[in-house]
Amino acid sequence: MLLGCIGDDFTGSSDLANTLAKGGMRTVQYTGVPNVPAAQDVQAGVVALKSRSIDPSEAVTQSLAALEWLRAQGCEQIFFKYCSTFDSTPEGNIGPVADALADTLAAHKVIVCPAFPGTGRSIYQGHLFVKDRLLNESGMQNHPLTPMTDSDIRRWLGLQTRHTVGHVPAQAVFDGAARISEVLEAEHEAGHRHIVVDAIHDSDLIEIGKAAKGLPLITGGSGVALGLPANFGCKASEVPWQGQSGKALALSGSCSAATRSQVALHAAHHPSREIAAASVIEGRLTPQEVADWLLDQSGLPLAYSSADPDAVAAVQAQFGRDRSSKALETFFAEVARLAVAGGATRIITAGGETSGAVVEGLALGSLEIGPEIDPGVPALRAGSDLVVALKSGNFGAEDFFEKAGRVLAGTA
Ligand SMILES: Nc1ncnc2c1ncn2[C@@H]1O[C@H](COP(=O)(O)OP(=O)(O)OP(=O)(O)O)[C@@H](O)[C@H]1O
Ligand SMILES: O=C(O)[C@@H](O)C(=O)CO
Repeated sequence: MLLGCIGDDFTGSSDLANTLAKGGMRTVQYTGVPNVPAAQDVQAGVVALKSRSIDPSEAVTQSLAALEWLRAQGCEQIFFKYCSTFDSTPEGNIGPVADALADTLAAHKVIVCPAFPGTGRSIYQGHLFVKDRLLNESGMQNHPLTPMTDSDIRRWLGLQTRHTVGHVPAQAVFDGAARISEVLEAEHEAGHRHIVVDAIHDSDLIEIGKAAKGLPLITGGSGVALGLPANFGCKASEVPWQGQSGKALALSGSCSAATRSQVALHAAHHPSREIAAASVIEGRLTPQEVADWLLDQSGLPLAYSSADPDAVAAVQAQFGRDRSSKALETFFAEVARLAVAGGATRIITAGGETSGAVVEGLALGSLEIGPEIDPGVPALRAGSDLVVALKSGNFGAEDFFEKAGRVLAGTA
């Protein structure tokens, strides 16, 4: 293995794996830290953790375990993947995990670059934008778990790390890899360990990638991985994919605006069933009932609990946030398990936490990376007759579900 990656959630890990596979690296995503060695031909391994919103010390422990396994596979460079909207609180988890990885790897000049221009995330003057809005005015300031109330990534990371945070400004990035390396070195000499690097275009990320050659640790969104495959002699290529026939279904527990419009469009043309959160939490609806319904439908049926912010707030006020989230995640995981046991072969999930629960519920060990469905979302092969797509809440075009069904089937 050449490049070892640690992702702080499951959909984000598949986003990174997608970028590396498109760049020509033979890439595998692992669910948690494997207890067996990787296959010899894997060039990039992504260990997917569910560590974004857990206790920081537990996130550090899990990330160090992933690091140990990746180093045992011979990795030459480590990539720590977090969200392109830098989802974290002032207490962590990005800073504590980056500190621990940097210490273990004796890494300095640690690049911090959440930019992902393909989905509208850019960094300018150290500030993160989502399309034309500063991060803290983009809606992310209201995120239920990690409200992002400051778009200055230097300042936000500064609250989380033991080290000072440097900066490579856009002007240096526009001048190319040699200049980026010079500024990284100058920031290192000035005593900064983590260094936020501006990036607006994919071409900036390619130059940052070149400047990252040989650095032990890189951190960021999937965008900054665009330039890495070339450092290992890999060339962009079509990702091989054997489509999967058979029963397809979609499950959505994501309540993001993007997912809600995808759900609305899909529901207008396909069998769709809304799952009322209260009936799940109070045990009035069973996973078996929903799995049976999904298996009985033709085409690409969808079961969703996706609801608007007011409805979610009302459920959380009545039952508590953790209880409602946990109940719905467990429910979707069990629906997926029963549906696969009943013959489903193509599963599409929406929402990071929801997808993580489903992947764990299905006990999927390693996932082979297939072609991209929409930016940041690849098709994944989970077994000889099971393929999945895990969509981050904010990702995907309006017709995502239909498109995912086609790509998974190999008929796109
Ligand atoms: N109707 C609902 N009422 C209350 N909570 C809900 C409802 N539907 C889903 N949830 C919970 O909201 C959370 C949604 O998080 P999830 O990570 O799955 O989606 P997301 O936040 O849109 O995606 P991402 O993390 O990729 O941005 C889950 O814990 C889910 O169980
Ligand atoms: O970087 C992103 O935005 C995604 O890969 C992700 O991590 C969303 O949860």
